Amino acid sequence: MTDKTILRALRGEALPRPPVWMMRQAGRYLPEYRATRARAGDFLSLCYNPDLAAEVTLQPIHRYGFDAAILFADILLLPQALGADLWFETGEGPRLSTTTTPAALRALKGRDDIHDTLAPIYETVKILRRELPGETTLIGFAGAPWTVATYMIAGRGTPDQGPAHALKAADRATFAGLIDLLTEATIEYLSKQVEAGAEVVKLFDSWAGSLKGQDFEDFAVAPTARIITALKARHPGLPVIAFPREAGAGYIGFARKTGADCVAIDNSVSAEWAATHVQVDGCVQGNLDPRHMVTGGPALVEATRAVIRAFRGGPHIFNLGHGITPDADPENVALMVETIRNG
Ligand SMILES: Cc1c2[nH]c(c1CCC(=O)O)Cc1[nH]c(c(CCC(=O)O)c1C)Cc1[nH]c(c(CCC(=O)O)c1C)Cc1[nH]c(c(C)c1CCC(=O)O)C2
Repeated sequence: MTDKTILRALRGEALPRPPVWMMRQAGRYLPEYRATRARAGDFLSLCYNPDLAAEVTLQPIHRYGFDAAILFADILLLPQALGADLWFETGEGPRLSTTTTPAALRALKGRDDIHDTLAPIYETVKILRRELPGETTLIGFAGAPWTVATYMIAGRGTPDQGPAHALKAADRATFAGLIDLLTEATIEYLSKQVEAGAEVVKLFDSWAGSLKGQDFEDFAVAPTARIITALKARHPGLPVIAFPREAGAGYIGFARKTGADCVAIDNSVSAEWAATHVQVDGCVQGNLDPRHMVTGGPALVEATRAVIRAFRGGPHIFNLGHGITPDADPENVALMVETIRNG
């Protein structure tokens, strides 16, 4: 049995103080990240450069001593490995070639043909397992099929995932075929990350909240359950964190329905509500409002303590409700960590 605090929480232990890491902890709010990214040239070159990707993954660990490191990569590398074009428009976000027709779906590669493109990511994982402090847990990740599909269908981020909902209504077979391919490719991708040394994997379903009713069951719950079942069959005991962001009432029972060991909670629901309705089934992760990393002060300390208090009765990994933003102040992160560790 291992003593790493994150793994203990994932096994269902309530710890005297919660272990902590942050979504997007390696990112633009850190001057050392901006310097390494400039050396790499651009964001995608950084993702595909194992030495530099490992370097930025380690930066927040060295600065704050977080209990977990998350592999530095992106959820949109998988569509790229499947053959979609991917680029980032400065100041705007990702752009992809679109997959909205049966012909475009057929033109994508198969689930087993992704590893040439993704080999540098597995190399980053290997370097990290060598270089991380012994007490730090390494988290691998992928996007959940629905969220990745929303970008592949629209060719970019969208406020309401309109193009993906439209394809789901207009051409169910193509839509479902894309979800299936992504489900199968994600199993292969995460399996390789685990073989390379990832100790936990996390599925980011950032747009799960826009799936309602039966759609939520079919396209958020079912693909997640399929991925988790397949991964645990191949890697017995592998802990999985699921993040169906803004699922609201959909958070209730999500761990039971999918087999996830931990459900990450966004900050649109209160920690008290999540403790009552979600933590009853096991570990939860979250859910401090990321704005506190910008605004700081006594309100940050109070809100941090309130999250800890709400989740104190059960297994909890402290995190933000979503990624830290580029305008955050690194000093506020230090204050949050100190508050968690010293009360
Ligand atoms: C939707 C999504 C993406 N990527 C991701 C999600 C799901 C989580 C979420 O909801 O935020 C997940 C992600 N993206 C990144 C990581 C690395 C690990 C981490 O530190 O959390 C992870 C886990 C690095 C990144 N991914 C991106 C950056 C910023 C790139 C830069 O340095 O310019 C980082 C550090 C770029 C990215 N990547 C994506 C978008 C929409 C953008 C542009 C928006 C932005 O710039 O923040 C797609």
